[in-house]
Amino acid sequence: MSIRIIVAGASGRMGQEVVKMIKQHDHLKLVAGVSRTHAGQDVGEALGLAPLGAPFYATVQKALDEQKADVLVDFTTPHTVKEHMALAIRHGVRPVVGTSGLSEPEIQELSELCAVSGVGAIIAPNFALGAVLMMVFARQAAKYLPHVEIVEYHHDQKLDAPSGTAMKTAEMVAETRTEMRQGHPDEKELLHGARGGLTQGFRVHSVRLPGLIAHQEVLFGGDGQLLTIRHDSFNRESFMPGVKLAIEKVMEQDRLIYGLENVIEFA
Ligand SMILES: NC(=O)C1=CN([C@@H]2O[C@H](COP(=O)(O)OP(=O)(O)OC[C@H]3O[C@@H](n4cnc5c(N)ncnc54)[C@H](OP(=O)(O)O)[C@@H]3O)[C@@H](O)[C@H]2O)C=CC1
Ligand SMILES: O=C(O)C1=N[C@H](C(=O)O)C[C@H](O)C1
Repeated sequence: MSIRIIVAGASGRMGQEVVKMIKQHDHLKLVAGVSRTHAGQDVGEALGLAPLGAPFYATVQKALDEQKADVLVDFTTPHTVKEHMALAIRHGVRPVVGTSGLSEPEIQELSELCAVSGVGAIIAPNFALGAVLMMVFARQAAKYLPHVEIVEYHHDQKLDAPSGTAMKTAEMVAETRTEMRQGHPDEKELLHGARGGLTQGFRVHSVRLPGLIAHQEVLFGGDGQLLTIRHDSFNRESFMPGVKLAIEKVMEQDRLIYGLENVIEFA
């Protein structure tokens, strides 16, 4: 039996890669895409591929009403993702979400909705397996090197700052880092924003430039030493093994999982 999938944001940078990835695997089946600009067209034809026999709908609601699906993959916008997830859960369709920008209270609310409905969901701030390892290694390092700052670099079309990956990394670092005040107590910011954003007691810096895709450094400073944990995504195919894994794993879940590190076996 193949896993029936609706892709919201299938016309976007990530959504198009997801469609191509699904096409390559016999156990995955695209049943619909969601796009406001391509509604009514075949997903494959609209994306310049061979016809796929899966229509584009203008809204997630319409796609869920018209097609039987097991999984909703969402790569849309920070403004729409929460509503898309809630709609899917209420339809008994499991969300696999890469869209960034969900707040902690929103994730908590969605988690409760999953628990009440017994529907599994996966939110992964980053599907690149190397980025997941970067976050896990940063959590380990913070126990020993609590002076930390995060610098993330993305393409200049990104809507949110800091990135979902940076926020998740900060949360994971805070799990092992002893709470402490960093830097000079009398430090003065002469240019607003020069020291980045403060979260979990340390700083996050966001760079946006054309040419970049998705990159992050977690810097740990100590007396006479610096540990840098860096990950680079040089293309969007780098996220696809993680998206495929999440689609497979969400079929076994009956609750919301936040972070791919929670479904990967680390020996
Ligand atoms: N977790 C991860 O590993 C990764 C996460 N991301 C995240 O995924 C998200 C998408 O990124 P990316 O693909 O680059 O973005 P794009 O802008 O390329 O694609 C977003 C798509 O969402 C659709 N969309 C926009 N507004 C709406 C709306 N109101 N309702 C429904 N659909 C809408 C658009 O399609 P249309 O206009 O046709 O409706 C568009 O094609 C971002 O939040 C990004 O941070 C990105 C890379 C990796
Ligand atoms: O917008 C992007 O491109 C990315 N967004 C995600 C994030 O906010 O962390 C994941 C990856 O960094 C690419």
